[in-house]
Amino acid sequence: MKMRKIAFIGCGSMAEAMISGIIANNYVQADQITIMNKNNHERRMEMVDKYGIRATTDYHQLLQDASIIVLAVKPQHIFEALSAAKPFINKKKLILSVAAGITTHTIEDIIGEAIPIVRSMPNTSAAVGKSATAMSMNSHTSERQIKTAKELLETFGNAIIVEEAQLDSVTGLSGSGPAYIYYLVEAMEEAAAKIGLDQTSAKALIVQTLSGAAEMLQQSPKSPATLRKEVTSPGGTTEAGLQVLQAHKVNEAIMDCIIAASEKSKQLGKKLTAEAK
Ligand SMILES: NC(=O)c1ccc[n+]([C@@H]2O[C@H](COP(=O)([O-])OP(=O)(O)OC[C@H]3O[C@@H](n4cnc5c(N)ncnc54)[C@H](OP(=O)(O)O)[C@@H]3O)[C@@H](O)[C@H]2O)c1
Ligand code: PRO
Repeated sequence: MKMRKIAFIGCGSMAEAMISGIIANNYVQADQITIMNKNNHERRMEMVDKYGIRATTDYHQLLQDASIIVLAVKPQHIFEALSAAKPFINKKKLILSVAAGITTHTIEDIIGEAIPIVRSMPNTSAAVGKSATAMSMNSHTSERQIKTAKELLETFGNAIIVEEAQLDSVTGLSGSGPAYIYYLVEAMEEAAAKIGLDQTSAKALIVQTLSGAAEMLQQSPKSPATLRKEVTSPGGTTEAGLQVLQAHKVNEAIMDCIIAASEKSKQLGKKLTAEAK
């Protein structure tokens, strides 16, 4: 177990997913984590009760002993939060941002100092230790700090290192990715009800189908297209279903969806860069 202290600026859904993974893996003791948010006292208390972590509303108290500062506020609140935190940030502390679209350069500009920053994009499956996370870092981050950040991110899933320029694409693909899957499941559940399956049976069948397909994709050397063809008997049921997906151009819709999300990530970054100037 590490002795370092971790401060969370922002304690919403992404922070909670990360904290639950960090604690479940004994990366640090719960009382080595301190959270802060803006207004929501009840939320802070809920997190303290649930995880045994600490909470504060005071930046000095939050940051004085922290060696890792996790930035987990929405992109539009980054400027406000960092401006308030700035007097307590120095180059010995590692900033680990999860904010969509916000570049390490923008964070450095707001702080006004050359400080180590890791920018990452996890997803909410961190809550069950299954986040698909990508990370990159600025040039002030040491090898030891990169290792620390990767270790921390790996307490709640997989973490890979990418070029920072790729992080907007990662955001559109895997950061937002769980939502696309849940959207699909919502539609599958609605369809199941329409064709006469009860909710409990339908949910069990859908979840196992998803988890089995994910396992096949992981374990089998075959491509997704080959695996799809193996399910699709000529003239059979799958073919009938897939024809409808093709007629609705679902493939194009999914591609457009991921491109739109990654473009939005770029725009969020540009908007804040303009505001920070
Ligand atoms: N959710 C995801 O799937 C996901 C995945 C990857 C990355 N992210 C990134 O994670 C970040 C947080 O997203 P989220 O979904 O966790 O948002 P969220 O649930 O809305 O949480 C945001 C948190 O930030 C706090 N906050 C707002 N302004 C603040 C300030 N000035 N100082 C301190 N705390 C402040 C809020 O506190 P109050 O409630 O008191 O206002 C709240 O605790 C975003 O940048 C997002 O891009 C999210
Ligand atoms: N959730 C955040 C958003 O929707 C970032 C990736 C997933 O902006």
